[in-house]
Amino acid sequence: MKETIQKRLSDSKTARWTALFIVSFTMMCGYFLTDVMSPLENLLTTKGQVVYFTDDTSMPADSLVAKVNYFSSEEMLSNSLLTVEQLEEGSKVQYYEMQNGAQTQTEKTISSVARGEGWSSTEYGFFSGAYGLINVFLLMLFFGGVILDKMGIRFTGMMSSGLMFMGALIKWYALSSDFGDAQLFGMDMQVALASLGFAIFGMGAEITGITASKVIVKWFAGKELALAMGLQVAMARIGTAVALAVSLPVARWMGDVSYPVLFGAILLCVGFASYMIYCVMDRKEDASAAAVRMENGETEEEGFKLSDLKLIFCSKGFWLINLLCLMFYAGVFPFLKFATKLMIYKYDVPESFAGLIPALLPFGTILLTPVFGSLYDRIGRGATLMIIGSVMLTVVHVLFALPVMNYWWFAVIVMIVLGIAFSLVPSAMWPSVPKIIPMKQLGSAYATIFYIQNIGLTMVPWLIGWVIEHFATLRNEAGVIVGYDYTAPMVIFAVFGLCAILISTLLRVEDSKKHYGLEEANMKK
Ligand SMILES: NCCCC[C@H](N)C(=O)NCC(=O)O
Repeated sequence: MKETIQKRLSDSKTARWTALFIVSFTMMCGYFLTDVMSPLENLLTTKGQVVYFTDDTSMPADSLVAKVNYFSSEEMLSNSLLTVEQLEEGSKVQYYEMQNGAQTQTEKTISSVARGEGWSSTEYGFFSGAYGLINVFLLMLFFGGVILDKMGIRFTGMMSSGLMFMGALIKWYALSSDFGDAQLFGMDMQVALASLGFAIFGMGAEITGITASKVIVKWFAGKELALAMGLQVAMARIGTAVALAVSLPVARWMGDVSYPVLFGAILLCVGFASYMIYCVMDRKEDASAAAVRMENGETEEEGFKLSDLKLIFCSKGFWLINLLCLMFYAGVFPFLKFATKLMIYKYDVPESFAGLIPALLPFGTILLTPVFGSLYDRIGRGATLMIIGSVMLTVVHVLFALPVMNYWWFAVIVMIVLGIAFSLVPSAMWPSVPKIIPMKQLGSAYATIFYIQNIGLTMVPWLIGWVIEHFATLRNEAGVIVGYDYTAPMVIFAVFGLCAILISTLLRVEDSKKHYGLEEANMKK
């Protein structure tokens, strides 16, 4: 038997883990920018200045000034201590309030003041969903997959990470500018431009996502594939977690919502540069693979043909993965966009800490996704893991929908359970795709899955933003918003979970018929 002396670069552990780290870093920068606006929903949907106090409460500047001026004009407060000009860090504020028919005096110290943008919930929902706009309506994700299979990993990755950077810059420009009453596409200019930037960014982020998946399969097939995919997702979640945790403090500190986005754009520039380094490794891997093939007298695998797409589209297992991905992710990523405000209004968490509870979700997944990935590599049970994760997702949303247990610690526990669900399904679902679809159509396969998923990532925030504005917003007789009732939006999220349970069960049945090997270990002994 002929012995192979030549080795592929990917046979070196150091090389393949380095390649994984670089590509995952670029992805992580993208995930940071994706969720950097989520904790700012309350600020974006408040008009004018928002005043934050040292006791972690906040108030729109208008209502604060009204409180002070009202009582001072009634001469109940002889010398009002606040004027509009004094809304600055360190200022002391005193005002009287009527509580249960009694007058109470309140004294607070301002910790920071930030500019709210006065968007409506519907506008915020539209902006959040704009991420998938170009992907879905211009079919760019689908074409992105074809570009990936035709043009290769290096070209596509450079193009997509460049698009992410460009989109982030447009978004930053929109948020840092004051367009007055100007309109674009029949919308407020700032909302429209920020959404356009987010849509361009989203196109880049999703194409980078499919490219990263193909990179991992290229370097890790037959090795630690699920662990590698789990680690890539874990690094991406670091980006999400940091975005959720630091975005509001940065915006408050700098006094403007655009600064966290600027920080994200700088990160993306570094991500773009690191992908260039990966391209050098990718070239070497291709050269070593060609040398191995030559030594073994093998010919290069036939390239991708458009007609190959038929094979993908005729697979029932593939469609089930698509639908599962749509439903499961519709219950998670869009939920994160609204979760910070949910914490403020349902669980009475001070705004300064409210982003930290949703941030627990990606933080939990950082550890658990590689753990479950490695479990799948070694013992299999992929389809079962997906069913368990879907059941947990549904239970979580039902618990959030219940009008009882409105305590912050309860929200923390439920969020941790969601974190476990959000580790189980991705760690089993993404490495299952190469068991159903061959390598040369993998770019198109991941692109199709991401495409269908993006329909949910786009439309669900639109739907939820609209539902919040029309069915969840509580107003007083004067029409002023006094709170939110999150039952209706959370029931919608629970329905996505129910669909995910049904689909993952069907996938398991299909696997037992077609023997995809979803319940088998990935690592070859
Ligand atoms: N908030 C980022 C959305 C990324 C969606 C992407 N298509 C995806 O599904 N990535 C895998 C994951 O589990 O994050």
